[in-house]
Amino acid sequence: MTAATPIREIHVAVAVVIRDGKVLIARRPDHVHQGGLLEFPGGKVEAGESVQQALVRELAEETGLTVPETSLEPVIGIRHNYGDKQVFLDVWRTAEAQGTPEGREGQPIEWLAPSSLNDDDFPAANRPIIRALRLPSVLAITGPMASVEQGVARLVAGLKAKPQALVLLRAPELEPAVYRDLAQQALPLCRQAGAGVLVHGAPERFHETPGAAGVHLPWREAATLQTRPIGSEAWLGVSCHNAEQIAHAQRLGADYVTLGPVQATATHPGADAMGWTAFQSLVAAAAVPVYGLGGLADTDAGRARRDGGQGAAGIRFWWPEH
Ligand SMILES: Nc1nc2c([nH]c(=O)n2[C@H]2C[C@H](O)[C@@H](COP(=O)(O)OP(=O)(O)OP(=O)(O)O)O2)c(=O)[nH]1
Repeated sequence: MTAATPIREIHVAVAVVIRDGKVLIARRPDHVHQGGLLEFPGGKVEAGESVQQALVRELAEETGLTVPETSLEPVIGIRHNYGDKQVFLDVWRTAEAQGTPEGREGQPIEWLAPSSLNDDDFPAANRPIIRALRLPSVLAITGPMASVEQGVARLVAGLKAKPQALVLLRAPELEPAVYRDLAQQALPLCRQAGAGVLVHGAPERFHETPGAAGVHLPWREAATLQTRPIGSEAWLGVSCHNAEQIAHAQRLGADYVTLGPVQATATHPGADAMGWTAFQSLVAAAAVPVYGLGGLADTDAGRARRDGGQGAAGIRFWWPEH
């Protein structure tokens, strides 16, 4: 018997075309790999072609859209083994496609809101892409608070000065019962300000906070779990610091991870910063949206995205200290 030949990885250029807040979706023909499922337009990168050239070509061939190469921004890269095929989905977004799209290969196409995309309608490898499109590029984390009252006041002032889409309500200094009180007060205030709330700590914090958008597990909590502790309708985030932890978070079915410290931080002065180069290579190996964390401002979200990440997470850029 001969040893099994390793399957060659196929480099696939995947285009997220955005217009008026909606994204262009096609249906794969029944007879092809992963046939009958929905997909983002795209196809294999040909020999001698850059991924950007492949995206421009595939969009023209499949939809008739014209896309300036310079408008393409990286979203996420995903390695996935389908068993019969190993793919690297190299996902890029553009909001500058010109023309009216048509299914040039006979495939139905339509514009859909990212919030309406269902995992089960797409090939399995697409799950992190859908997460990446729904998650914001900035994850705002709450900072120090001496009491619930002070925490709520800082939250309201912080959101007023800098509106946020998603707030991670982190207050490890509070006892669980006090934290529950904070979460119950924070939830309606954040909703009013247009922000979703992720509770922080053990999965029980999520179960006792109806209306929370999800839960963020510190690494020490995630390390004790073998399966996803909450349903798929809420966000599951995990704090990670290296490749092994990211792999574990992926096995748990995390929707995103934070990775850091990217830079030296005042809150964790003893921790060694990994720097952007290590951040980039850890992100390249991850199949989950990754926020950079540690010494970053919201203005670092662009840098993190260029390195393949989801964006930047942090405290100091928005949390009022006084
Ligand atoms: N285009 C696209 N392909 C995807 C997505 N998700 C996903 O797993 N894939 C997989 C399915 C296929 O194995 C591979 C893309 O190959 P393809 O068959 O569409 O590529 P192509 O257009 O160059 O095909 P062909 O000319 O060789 O027939 O990537 C997605 O969202 N869009």
